[in-house]
Amino acid sequence: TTSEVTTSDPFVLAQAAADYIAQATGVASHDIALVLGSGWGAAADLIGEVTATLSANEVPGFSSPAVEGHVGTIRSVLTREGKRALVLGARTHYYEGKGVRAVVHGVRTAAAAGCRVLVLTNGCGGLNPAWAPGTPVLISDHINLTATSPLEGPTFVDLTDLYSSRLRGLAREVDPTLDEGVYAQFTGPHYETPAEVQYAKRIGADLVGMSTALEAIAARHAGLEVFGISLVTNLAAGISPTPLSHEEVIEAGRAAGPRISRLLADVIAK
Ligand SMILES: Nc1nc2[nH]c(I)nc2c(=O)[nH]1
Repeated sequence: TTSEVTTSDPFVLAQAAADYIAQATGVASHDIALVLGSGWGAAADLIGEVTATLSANEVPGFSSPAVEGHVGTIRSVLTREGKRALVLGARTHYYEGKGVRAVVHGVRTAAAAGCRVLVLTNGCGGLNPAWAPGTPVLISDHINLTATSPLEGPTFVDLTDLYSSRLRGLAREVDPTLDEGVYAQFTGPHYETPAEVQYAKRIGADLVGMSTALEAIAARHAGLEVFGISLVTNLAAGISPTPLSHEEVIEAGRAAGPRISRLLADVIAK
């Protein structure tokens, strides 16, 4: 069944989505939400038992992108420790032109569904040549280069420690070799020019991508504790002499899958 909800209030729409998810999954309240970016798709099966799979387009406010695989689904997972995880495999990117409310609808839905923690993952470009494709990097902070915000009106939200140092500490207990970096969100969908990558480097970025920052801002506003982790799938433009190849990006993500999904499962088990 699809459930049509017409409202102009994004929080009313998020509550409608959360109510639908509770009813459709039989799970009244979830504890932790995960947004799985490119390369992270296998994580859901490693963090526990998938007890329900919904098609995103049956849930109010979600649209299922045209990409194959688990993208376009919303899954409820019972973790090894009995936690209820909500796996949002239906990320909307800002470059899709559906507006910033659509980009953060999943985050607001997760909060309305009872979650207290949000795990944001992504695939991105790396500015540090030591991070070969397939390297996971903890996000310590972000630089929002989208020139927009998911918040509207006089919602002056503090973003200090937005990427929880507590959760980063837990991740480093799991894997002490994990590096961390500052993530810059560009609008995309084009990749950066070499000059833009050098600009990002100069202003303090270590990672460049097209997601995450806007979702994290909405998550803080919704009272969620945020854990962000990137998978470096390519060296950002100009960092290495050879140009970007989409095949390289896809292959690096696929190859790193098992290791990073295990890492995520172990962090969540903490
Ligand atoms: N902006 C930006 N986004 C990305 N996503 C992936 I995967 N690689 C990149 C990249 O090099 N730049």
